[in-house]
Amino acid sequence: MMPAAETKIRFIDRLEQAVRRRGTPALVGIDPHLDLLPPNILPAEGPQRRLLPRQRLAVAVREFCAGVLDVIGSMVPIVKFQMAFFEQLGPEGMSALAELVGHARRYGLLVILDGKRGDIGSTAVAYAEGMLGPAPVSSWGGDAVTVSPYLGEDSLQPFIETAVARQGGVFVLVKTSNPGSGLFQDLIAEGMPLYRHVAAWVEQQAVRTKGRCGYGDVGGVVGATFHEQLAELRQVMPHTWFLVPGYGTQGGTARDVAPAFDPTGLGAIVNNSRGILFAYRRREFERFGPTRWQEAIEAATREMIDQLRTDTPAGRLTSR
Ligand SMILES: O=c1ccn([C@@H]2O[C@H](COP(=O)(O)O)[C@@H](O)[C@H]2O)c(=O)[nH]1
Repeated sequence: MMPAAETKIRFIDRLEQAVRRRGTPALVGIDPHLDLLPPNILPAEGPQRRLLPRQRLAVAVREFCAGVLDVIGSMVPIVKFQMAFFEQLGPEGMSALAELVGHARRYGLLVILDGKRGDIGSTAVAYAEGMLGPAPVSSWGGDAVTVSPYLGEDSLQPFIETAVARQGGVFVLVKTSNPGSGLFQDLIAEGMPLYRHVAAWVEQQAVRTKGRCGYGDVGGVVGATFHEQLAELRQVMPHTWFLVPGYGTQGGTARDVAPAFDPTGLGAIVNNSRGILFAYRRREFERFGPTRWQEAIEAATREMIDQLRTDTPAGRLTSR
């Protein structure tokens, strides 16, 4: 008997469906800052924590992140693991990351691996193999990755080819949220800021990898902290889904990110890492105290979902 044909749904269509299903574009960033972990997860204080054995730190990170996923697993469509926080813990950290990706999947969450890779093409192939889905070598099994465009087209194509072949996605840095992003990204070349050149290339790739929802598997990272550029880029990148970091701790608000969406409320996912994971440290949620950090996470996630619903076109996702 012939095996049943496997249904392959592109990353971007899976993302669009997940956002609709959960009714929100909120994305929780899994950034386990050692210094900010609650005291019942890691008792030592401040810099002393870094003197603890790596194994102990990795156990704490794993326990904390699993606890985060248990709270937000059914509230949002997607999470983003910041790989740096796991890589800093060496092999123990990487093994925690692998387990946590599996944990996220059990909640039906899509997973972005935020590693901001960028290297010559032959090395990019190895990065892409490792980060995106099943491979003959060890694989992290992410649904999408972040990449830097600085090395040019041949450094990006391996990610795009691997992603498309494996129903994955690629988010290219276009205009980043950090205060210093203008130093290179805003430089004028041929009459246009550099980020607009990157935007034009990313939009072409989005068109080339377009799914049924009208957006492409190739997306762009655009910071919430530069809302004028966000609005400008939405206009010139109509097929590009945006990953928008900089919400919350970096100062971006729901009003700032509103221009990232199309009129139906699609086209962007908005990341919040510290503002959610360490909500127990925020004045608004101090009533929970350090031990009830999971309740603080739930309240902060609910707050973000509500703010996006009220102040952005994402409110239309639930009124269908
Ligand atoms: O332009 C960029 C690109 C990536 N990031 C990443 O997003 C999170 C933001 O964390 P917060 O705690 O919500 O500030 C973090 O992983 C960054 O590496 C970004 O901030 N800006």
